Amino acid sequence: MLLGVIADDFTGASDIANTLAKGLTGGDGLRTVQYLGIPKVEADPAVEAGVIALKSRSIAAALAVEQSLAALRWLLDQGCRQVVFKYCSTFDSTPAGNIGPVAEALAEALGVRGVIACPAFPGAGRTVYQGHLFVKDRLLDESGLENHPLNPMTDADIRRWLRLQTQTEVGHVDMATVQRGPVAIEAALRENGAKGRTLVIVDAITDGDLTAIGRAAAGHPLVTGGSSIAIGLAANFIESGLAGGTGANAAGLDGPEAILAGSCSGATRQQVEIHRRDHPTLAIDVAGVVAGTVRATDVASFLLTNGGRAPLAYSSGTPEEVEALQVRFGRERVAASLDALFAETACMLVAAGIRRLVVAGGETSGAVVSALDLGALAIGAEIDPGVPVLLSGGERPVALALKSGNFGAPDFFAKALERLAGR
Ligand SMILES: Nc1ncnc2c1ncn2[C@@H]1O[C@H](COP(=O)(O)OP(=O)(O)OP(=O)(O)O)[C@@H](O)[C@H]1O
Ligand SMILES: O=C(O)[C@@H](O)C(=O)CO
Repeated sequence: MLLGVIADDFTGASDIANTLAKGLTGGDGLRTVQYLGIPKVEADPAVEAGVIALKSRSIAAALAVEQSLAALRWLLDQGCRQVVFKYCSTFDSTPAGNIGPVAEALAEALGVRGVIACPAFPGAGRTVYQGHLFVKDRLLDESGLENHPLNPMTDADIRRWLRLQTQTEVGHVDMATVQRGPVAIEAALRENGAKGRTLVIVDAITDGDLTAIGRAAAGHPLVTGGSSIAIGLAANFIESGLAGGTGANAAGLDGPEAILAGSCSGATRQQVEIHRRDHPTLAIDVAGVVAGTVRATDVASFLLTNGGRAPLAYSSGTPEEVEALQVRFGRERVAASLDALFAETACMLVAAGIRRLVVAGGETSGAVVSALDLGALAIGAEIDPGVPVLLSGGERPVALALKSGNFGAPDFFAKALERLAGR
């Protein structure tokens, strides 16, 4: 294994696995596998890039650090020369963590400073300019992300936001420097490192900027960012002759299907609305879930009864609905109840023969996929930017799409089921 990724959630992991498998042109990436948690065994020697999906975005910072360092040790044991810490392209975190503490701990373990921190993902409309993060034409804190149920993002100046989480000062490489190319970027990173700054926010607006940043990162043991920070990394290994460049190769899989949505993002709510028009849908009564009157069997039986018609069960609510439930029951309790419900439902579905499963939301996907215990996932075709087809191994393989909350076109759910079937 040449390149290892530590991703702080499951959808984010498949997002960057997709980037690494695609490479620069779509068909010249690394042979990539996504692991659900830290594997207990050694990697298949044919794997060039291994992506470890943790569920560490919204847990206590100390625990996120511990898990990330354990993931780092496993990746280094597999021979990785470069490690990427993947976090959300909307920099999802609270002032109490976890991006800063995890990135600083990884940097210390690898003995590096002046480490790239760049969440930009231009393909999904996330860009960084003058240290500020934009979602399409809005600053982060006016983009809807200020209402996120777990990580409300209330400051678009990610240098300032990150500094709340770090021990050392946060540096910045501005757009003018990025546009001068890899040599200038690398020099600016070194200068920041020499000043004692562990993490350096790097501006990026286009895939071209990210390719240049990726070139500058060749030889850096640690890189941090959103999935697009990996755009140029596969090419570095392929051009140096270390990697073969085989790219995404998992085929689709037909069979019974279901869709689960726990994300409350604007994009997911729109996708739910579109799907509701001509497919069977179940709006999960979240208060009932917390109170224990709505159970996984109710959700699973709805989905199984409606098999063959792309059925969807969702908890997705408006910011007002989310807030009301959180005030009534407490944020953690709502999240834990829903995680448990989705996890149990997914296990029932797969046991009953579901072979194509679409899940919306990072936390929700983490809960589902951890419960399913699927082992390593191969990477297939891209459904929409940042969301590939994933295929588990074993005797009864499952094809999955794990959609980050804000990703995907309005017709994502129906399209994803088609792509999972290889159509
Ligand atoms: N109706 C609801 N009311 C309150 N909380 C909810 C409701 N539905 C879902 N949630 C909670 O909202 C959170 C959604 O997080 P999740 O990561 O799944 O989606 P997301 O944040 O949109 O996706 P991503 O992390 O990929 O951007 C979960 O913790 C879930 O339990
Ligand atoms: O970077 C993103 O936006 C996604 O991969 C993600 O991490 C959302 O959970």
